[in-house]
Amino acid sequence: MIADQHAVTTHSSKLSLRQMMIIFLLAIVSVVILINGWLIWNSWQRTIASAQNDAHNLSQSLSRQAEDTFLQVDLTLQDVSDRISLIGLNQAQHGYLRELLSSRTSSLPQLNGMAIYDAQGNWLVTSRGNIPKQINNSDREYFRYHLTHADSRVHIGKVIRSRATGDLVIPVSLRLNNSDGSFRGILLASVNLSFFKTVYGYYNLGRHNVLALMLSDGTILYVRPYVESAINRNISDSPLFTTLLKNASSGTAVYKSALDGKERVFGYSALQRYSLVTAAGYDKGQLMRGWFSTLSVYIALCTILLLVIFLLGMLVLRHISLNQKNQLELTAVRDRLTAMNRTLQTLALVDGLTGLANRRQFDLYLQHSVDRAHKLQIPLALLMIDVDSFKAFNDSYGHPAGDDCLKRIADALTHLPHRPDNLVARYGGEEFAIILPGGDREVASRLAQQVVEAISALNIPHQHNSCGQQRVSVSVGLHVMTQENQILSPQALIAGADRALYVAKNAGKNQVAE
Ligand SMILES: Nc1nc2c(ncn2[C@@H]2O[C@H](COP(=O)(O)OP(=O)(O)OP(=O)(O)O)[C@@H](O)[C@H]2O)c(=O)[nH]1
Repeated sequence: MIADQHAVTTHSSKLSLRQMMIIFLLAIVSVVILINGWLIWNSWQRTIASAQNDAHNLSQSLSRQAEDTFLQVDLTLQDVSDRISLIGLNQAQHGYLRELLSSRTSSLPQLNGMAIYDAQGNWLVTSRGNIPKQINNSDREYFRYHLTHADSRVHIGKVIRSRATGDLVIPVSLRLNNSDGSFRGILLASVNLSFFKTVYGYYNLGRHNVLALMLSDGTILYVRPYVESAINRNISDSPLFTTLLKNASSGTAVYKSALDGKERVFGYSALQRYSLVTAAGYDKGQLMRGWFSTLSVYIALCTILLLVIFLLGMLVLRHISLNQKNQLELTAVRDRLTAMNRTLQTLALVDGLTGLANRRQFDLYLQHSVDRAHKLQIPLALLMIDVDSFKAFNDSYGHPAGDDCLKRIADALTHLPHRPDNLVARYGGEEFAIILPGGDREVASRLAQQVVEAISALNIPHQHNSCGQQRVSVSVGLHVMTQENQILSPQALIAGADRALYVAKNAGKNQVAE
């Protein structure tokens, strides 16, 4: 029972060790995943932040470049306008003005050409000299603008196709006034779109990244990569115009591009002098691919680390399981050995046929009882009991019947009214003995008599019993060790009882003798 409890306790404590190991493993794996997840997430945030910074710088660089480009054109237009104010627009001045426009056009690489139109939109002078007949520009957006706006600032319009050269150009125009302030006409400088193509081409950009120059109303003037259908497209519904520019003239943000729906990291910047906006956008997908390719070795190493931890954990768990199994087997073996040992001890002290104490136990107990009787100065009695004519019983009824008879006699002896410390033993063969510690003559005689009567009362038929009755009987030899007749050894006590038994046999059996 105690061994079982021990086994259960050992088993449960091993189970908890296994559970602890699993929890420890899970904790390590979780911590590794969390730390690396955080590092990876952090690295991605830094990639985005760096892209935002780059995009912002790029948009500001584009903004400065655009500002320089249009400022040069602006100053040129202002200069020519001042001269026109001085010399007028008479036919006589056309030659001079043509030369002037021509020289200014050739000194600015961004210019496609310059032209002066009268108040009806008719061409007066162009930098190219020859004026195509019956061409009128009053239908142009910039013409209508200046007609209705009296301010003297340059106006940058949407991209148009030049009627003189057929090129795509950005019109930069200035209103010319008469001395009374009324509308006199327009001075126009057309900026080549191809100029921006060249300048924006200098930047080293990935395939899906964009650069754009736009009017502040959301009209695209130029975009890289160049797509003709995107020119003059209005993207005022993009977050850039609906929110961002309303809050700050420059900055960064991540949003879906209005052009192709791709999510990009944008930097944007509004020009200070002109109603223009520049933007640079890095494709988020491309950024992620680049980021991931630099991180893939790290991720692979982390995965290997996790696998190693997992495998080591499995190995330790297996080891623990094996240990548990071995421990349980050892406990089971120990329990079996303990049980076997107990059986062996029992077998060594108990008679196999009758279940009574055997000769070995009889000897040990007799020695112990003799010692105790000496020590406590108490009497000790011994009964030697022998079945009468048992050879004849075996011969008549067979050996198995003899065994059965011995068992019944043993049972009857056990069930006599004994003191608790009496010992009934099978002394050998058909001979039994009863040790009575503290038993005096009177007690021993009474028990001996009860033995004879009890066996007789079993009424086991025995036709050839030489005692005269035809049932099984026993003879009893009794010897008592008292204060008066000190017997010094177990052997002496046995010899005394044996002698008495001999007397009982000789006196006709089925009786008690002392
Ligand atoms: N069936 C059986 N017989 C046993 C056992 N042990 C001893 N015997 C027999 O007991 C008999 C004892 O015979 P004897 O010693 O000649 O004595 P007895 O025939 O009883 O004669 P008395 O003792 O003079 O009455 C022998 O035949 C033994 O074989 C046993 O365990 N079983």
